[in-house]
Amino acid sequence: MLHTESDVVFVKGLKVEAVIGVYEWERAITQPLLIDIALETDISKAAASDAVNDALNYKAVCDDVSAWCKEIKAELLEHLAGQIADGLLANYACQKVTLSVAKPTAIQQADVVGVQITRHAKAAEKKITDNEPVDSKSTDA
Ligand SMILES: Nc1nc2c(c(=O)[nH]1)N=C([C@H](O)[C@@H](O)CO)CN2
Repeated sequence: MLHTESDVVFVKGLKVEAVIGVYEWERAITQPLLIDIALETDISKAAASDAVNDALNYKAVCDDVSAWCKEIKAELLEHLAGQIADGLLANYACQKVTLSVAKPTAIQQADVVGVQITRHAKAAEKKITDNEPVDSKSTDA
């Protein structure tokens, strides 16, 4: 079957306790992080087979992302989000990752603060480029 739609495997509200923050006092404690992840991937093989081995396994994603947050001990949410996106694109069969990393206890007057980023797999970018003429002048000849 021709796959033209974009499928998504997602995780919402993943809770991780990790060292995060720019201030000295923040380096000595852990704080809660709330993470949402959307992985654009083709789910048609898993949909047909009903086998978890054919699926982008969201349990593995949660385990990896939790471990990376604890290891990285980032100062900025921006750095942590970038590292998580790179790790997901390198380790999972997905074309695009959108994720948000939030600190629900950082600002007393706010419910939650954080960052959201979208990153594309290099191979997907290359494929798009490959379909374009390398030099528009040479195609006219
Ligand atoms: N854009 C950002 N601003 C701030 C961050 C951050 O990670 N990204 N971090 C802090 C402090 O660590 C803050 O959470 C302490 O309350 C401040 N601003």
